[in-house]
Amino acid sequence: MIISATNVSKTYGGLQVLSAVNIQCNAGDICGVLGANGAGKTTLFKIILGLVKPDSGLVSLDVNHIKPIGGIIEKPALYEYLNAVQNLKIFSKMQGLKLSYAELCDKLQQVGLNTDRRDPVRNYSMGMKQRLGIAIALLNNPKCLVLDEPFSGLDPLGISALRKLIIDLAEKEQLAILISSHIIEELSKICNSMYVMKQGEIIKSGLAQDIILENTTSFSFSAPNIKSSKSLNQYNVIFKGEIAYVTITTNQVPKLIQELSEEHIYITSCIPELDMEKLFQ
Ligand SMILES: Nc1ncnc2c1ncn2[C@@H]1O[C@H](COP(=O)(O)OP(=O)(O)OP(=O)(O)O)[C@@H](O)[C@H]1O
Repeated sequence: MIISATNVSKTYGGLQVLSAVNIQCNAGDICGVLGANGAGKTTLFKIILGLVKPDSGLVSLDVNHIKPIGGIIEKPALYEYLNAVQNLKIFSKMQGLKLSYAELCDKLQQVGLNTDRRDPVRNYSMGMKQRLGIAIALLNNPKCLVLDEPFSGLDPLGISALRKLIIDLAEKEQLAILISSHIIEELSKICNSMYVMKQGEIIKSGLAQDIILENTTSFSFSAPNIKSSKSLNQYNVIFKGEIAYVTITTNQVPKLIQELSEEHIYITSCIPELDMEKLFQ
């Protein structure tokens, strides 16, 4: 296990922000930490990055590397009046690195940023700033990456581009990546494993897919003639155009699909609808 936090607890002025939190993330894994505002995600990530000291518990980064971990907390801290290469240069100097211009451009390329752009980063979109933040976090090639709410403020295209970059970093560079979010859809599309946090405690953990399926109490089924179904009458169902929202558990799905197909209703998509109340129970 590369990143391992064991029994980490933290209080701020009498407020218990983290209670005996255990989290692990391996090389090549993307682990999501899901929690509502104030659940303690940022505090946990600050502790893992060594920016805040826990009251008790242990964080270990099992990697023999000059810079084991890099990360972004809340949003990337950039010198807004400097351009991207100048930002990378300053941050690399702070880390005692002497990177050539070509090496700095390589870092920009790695995160999909244009190497020719020379205007200040204050002109950059939020997505470009996130990418530059990741390039800075990747200086000195860490083995672990911690990204706190990396998708916040991005449009759907920006989210999908950043998602691809993060997946590439895990798969090609074999980084252990921890990501926080309060939006499950963001995490479910990218994470192998997931931790659900509530009021400073991990209340659920496991494979992302299992957590989603275990906390799904309805599915949406699409088919052109779905409204004509008789078998759907036995369920609690709401129709919207060619979609039927059916209250059903995951293990009832194959039977329903079979029944629909016997009625010559052929499903074109079947999407789990998460029950957020159940997830955070
Ligand atoms: N430096 C601090 N001093 C006092 N309280 C703090 C401090 N940092 C965080 N807290 C409190 O700890 C709790 C958890 O905050 P944290 O930022 O870790 O949550 P979060 O899950 O990241 O929330 P969000 O999704 O809103 O960013 C909150 O009640 C917050 O007010």
